[in-house]
Amino acid sequence: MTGAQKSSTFGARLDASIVANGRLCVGIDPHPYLLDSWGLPSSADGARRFGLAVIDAAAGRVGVVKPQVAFFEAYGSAGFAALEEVLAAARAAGLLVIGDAKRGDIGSTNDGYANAWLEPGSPLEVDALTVTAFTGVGALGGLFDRAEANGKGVFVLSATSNPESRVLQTARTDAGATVSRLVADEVAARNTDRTRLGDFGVVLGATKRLDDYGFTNDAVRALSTTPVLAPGFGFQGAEFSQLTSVFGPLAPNVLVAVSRSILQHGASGLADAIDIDVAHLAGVAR
Ligand SMILES: O=C(O)c1cc(=O)[nH]c(=O)n1[C@@H]1O[C@H](COP(=O)(O)O)[C@@H](O)[C@H]1O
Repeated sequence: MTGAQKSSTFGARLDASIVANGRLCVGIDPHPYLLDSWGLPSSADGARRFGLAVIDAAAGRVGVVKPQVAFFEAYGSAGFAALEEVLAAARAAGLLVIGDAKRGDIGSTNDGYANAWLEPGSPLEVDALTVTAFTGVGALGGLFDRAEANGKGVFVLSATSNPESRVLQTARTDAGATVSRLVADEVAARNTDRTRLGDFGVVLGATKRLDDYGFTNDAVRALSTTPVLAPGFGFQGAEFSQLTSVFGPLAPNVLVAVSRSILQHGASGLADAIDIDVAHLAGVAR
């Protein structure tokens, strides 16, 4: 790969964004109760107006937004049309967009998801997509290849923030690794040609202790060039001050995903809420 190609990779763009704008990723999660408290209708148009307002506030304050697809999908085709508009506005504002769609299937079907989300010019084009690896990380190979070819990224769920994740994700393979670690190791193997962030990330919930999910020191070291998407702050209980204690040497790779605790401030309070979180995070993660 040439230097010019490398600078257009998702990992390089994410790295540059964290340096320039910090590590806060603002979620675009138009929960019906939030639409109501914002004075917006529970409809595709409400979700569209909500998404555009978040982008307005986020642009120039953070580098990354993460629309949660489920809250648009709820309104059917009109919801997808609203999402398309929100994605286009985010791109136009120069924001990196992580499509939080949690896709993932057998390989041939993953090709369809790659066409939808990771293909330049697609109406749902994003910079990176969240996926699950329940079908096996190998089944994501074609999607990874397509992401790489198009300068896109993928975040694979590894140790999720929800309380129910533990029993499944800490189950151990014959070789003794937890499922969380197995996923993370296989994802990290795609990033070993980088000196800074690669294109393939893992989702590690900030509400979890990495060692509880089987991440030994070696496992953490293996993630040195792997981006980490970390939800779980705010509403789910984790605090920014815990960033370094939870993620240790991985903290520089962490993108902090926050949705409700920012969005609850309403359209008029959004910009201030984002500024406060950006400043707080800059203080805890130098
Ligand atoms: O992939 C995600 O973004 C994700 C993974 C995970 O383990 N936990 C998790 O909460 N999320 C998402 O992160 C966001 C968290 O929202 P808040 O709890 O409101 O900040 C939601 O959009 C979730 O779908």
